[in-house]
Amino acid sequence: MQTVLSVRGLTKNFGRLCAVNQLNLEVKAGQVFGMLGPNGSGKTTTLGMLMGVTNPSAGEFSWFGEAPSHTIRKRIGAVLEHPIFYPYLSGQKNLELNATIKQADPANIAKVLELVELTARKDHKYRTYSLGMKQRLAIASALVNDPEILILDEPTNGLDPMGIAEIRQIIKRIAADGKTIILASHLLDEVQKVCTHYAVLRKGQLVHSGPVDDVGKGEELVEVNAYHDDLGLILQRFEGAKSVKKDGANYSVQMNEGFHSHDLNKFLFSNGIVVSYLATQKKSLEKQFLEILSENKPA
Ligand SMILES: Nc1ncnc2c1ncn2[C@@H]1O[C@H](COP(=O)(O)OP(=O)(O)OP(=O)(O)O)[C@@H](O)[C@H]1O
Repeated sequence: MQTVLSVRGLTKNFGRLCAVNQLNLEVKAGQVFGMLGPNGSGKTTTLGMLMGVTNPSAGEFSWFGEAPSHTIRKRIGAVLEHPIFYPYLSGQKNLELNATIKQADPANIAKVLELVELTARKDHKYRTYSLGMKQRLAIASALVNDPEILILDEPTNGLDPMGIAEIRQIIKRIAADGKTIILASHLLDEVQKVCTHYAVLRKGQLVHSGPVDDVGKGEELVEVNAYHDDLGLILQRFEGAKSVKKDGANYSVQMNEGFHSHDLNKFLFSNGIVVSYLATQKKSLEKQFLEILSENKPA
């Protein structure tokens, strides 16, 4: 897969504060790459440098194997902060202005309005739009010149659950269209739902990066219950159990590597127990994220 972004030793100091510290990253074509990190960990500063808005103090990065340039940046659409639209103009007119500035094909306007589900409201004035609609128009504007990459900084900030779900669907649609997406977010559940890869920043340093699919791999937590008084005792004898805990009405079995829920089910059945409940709990990205951050506490 083609590398679209390669970052080497990228650093940004604001006076004595090191906001981004020796960052290395690779993003490949077609990935939806989530940048995670607590407040102030350097996500926005990193995206600002990648878009040429903030000057790096040290390090370098390349887009499509080339040094950043005005021409290369035309292949990247970004929604970094609240974009400026004219409140008294319609969504359509605002996009027409944007398309002219970016020398985009005007035929793209209808397509991007459709993509962000604003076609029905395109002739309404921007100032009448809800926050979710404003954010969707910003995404449409970033896509109007059909860039190969889309960068989004906290795209669901301030939105209600419905607005968040809408943006999630739009991001999935844009990714399905073959674009590479890089997004910074606080919402771990969101990242787990839409991203293929993620990186975790802490105090400007990269502390983890990998595929979202790997989250929770290698260890299974199985919740089980049965109408049997000795279930807890029998579970203790299961060779695949690392630990067994009573968790509310159910038992929580932390499995040894290589053992799965069906092994547990078979074991219980061979001991005359028919389960009434059996569920594998995959570790959430949130849990993984908190573990990564606690493992990387500064000395
Ligand atoms: N222009 C600036 N001048 C001085 N310090 C800055 C500037 N911009 C950012 N910082 C500092 O750099 C650090 C990283 O900030 P940044 O906004 O990149 O983090 P973030 O991960 O995007 O945070 P959030 O999740 O809160 O948006 C913070 O300590 C911030 O206060």
